[in-house]
Amino acid sequence: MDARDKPGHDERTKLAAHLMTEIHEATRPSPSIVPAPPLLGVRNIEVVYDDVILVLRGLSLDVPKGAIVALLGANGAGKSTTLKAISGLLKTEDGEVTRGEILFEGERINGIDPDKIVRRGVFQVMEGRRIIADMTSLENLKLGAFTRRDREVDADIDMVFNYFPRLKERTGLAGYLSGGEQQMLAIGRALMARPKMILMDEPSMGLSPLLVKEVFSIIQKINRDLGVTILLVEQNARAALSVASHGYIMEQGKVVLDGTADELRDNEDVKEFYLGGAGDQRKSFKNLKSFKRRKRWL
Ligand SMILES: Nc1ncnc2c1ncn2[C@@H]1O[C@H](COP(=O)(O)OP(=O)(O)OP(=O)(O)O)[C@@H](O)[C@H]1O
Repeated sequence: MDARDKPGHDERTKLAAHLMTEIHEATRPSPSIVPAPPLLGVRNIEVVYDDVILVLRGLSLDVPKGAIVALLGANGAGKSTTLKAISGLLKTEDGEVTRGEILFEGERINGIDPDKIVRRGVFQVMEGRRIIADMTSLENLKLGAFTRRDREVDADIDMVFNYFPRLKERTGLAGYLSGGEQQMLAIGRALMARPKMILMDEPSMGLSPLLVKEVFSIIQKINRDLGVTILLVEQNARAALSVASHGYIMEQGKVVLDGTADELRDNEDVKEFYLGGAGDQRKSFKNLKSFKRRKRWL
């Protein structure tokens, strides 16, 4: 008798076909678990100043669309250099990305002129509130819209004054604004470019704790209301991790640790080094006892 004539053959064949379909379905990548490409992807970049000074040594990071991501690290770790590599402003300081690539919306942007990067939607708010001191707030804001040709600039000025009402009241020259107001103006000017992403360099610098709180809550509001993605460089890890969803810790031109903001806040090394405790004794994140211990097992 042919095996196909045996009773139950059809059922077994159907079962096998059914199982194959299930295996196929189970192994096919489901759209919900395929990670979306990040808005910004920095891939293993090296940065050199003046052809000789190697500052970034293989730095990689991702910033998902709509997120606030913190980039933390001690003085000189290379945080500002990372932002300038992304915004293209490195060129103005004789710096160059000599290896790796920077992808924005999946397209390579390293090597492109800074004004073209602004047009693609990336705007850097420089450290130290680089506003134009002998112009008014309004004139500074209009300057932020230099790439735009639409008729909604006035409406956006109103929007910025809504976020920062005190800027509207201060009609004199921007150089006379307080430190906090100048920081607000610098952020407002970035908004005038209608950016998809803002690179913020130390918005807390030189501000009182109360003002830091105010500025960071506005940063969070801007991110939520306008969906602007933010890469936030900070020495004030506590303030940055209070608004970010994810953070990277840099040392000597590289990322040494990354995780969700909660993970970083709970991490003993981060607590010791960045969230108080280490005081002036802190020298290197890599020298912390638990980091070294863990490293041996990696
Ligand atoms: N234009 C430049 N030319 C040469 N070296 C530079 C230049 N800018 C920065 N560097 C060097 O690159 C290193 C990283 O500096 P960077 O400003 O990126 O660090 P940072 O982490 O932002 O520090 P900080 O918080 O102090 O600003 C430092 O050693 C600095 O001296």
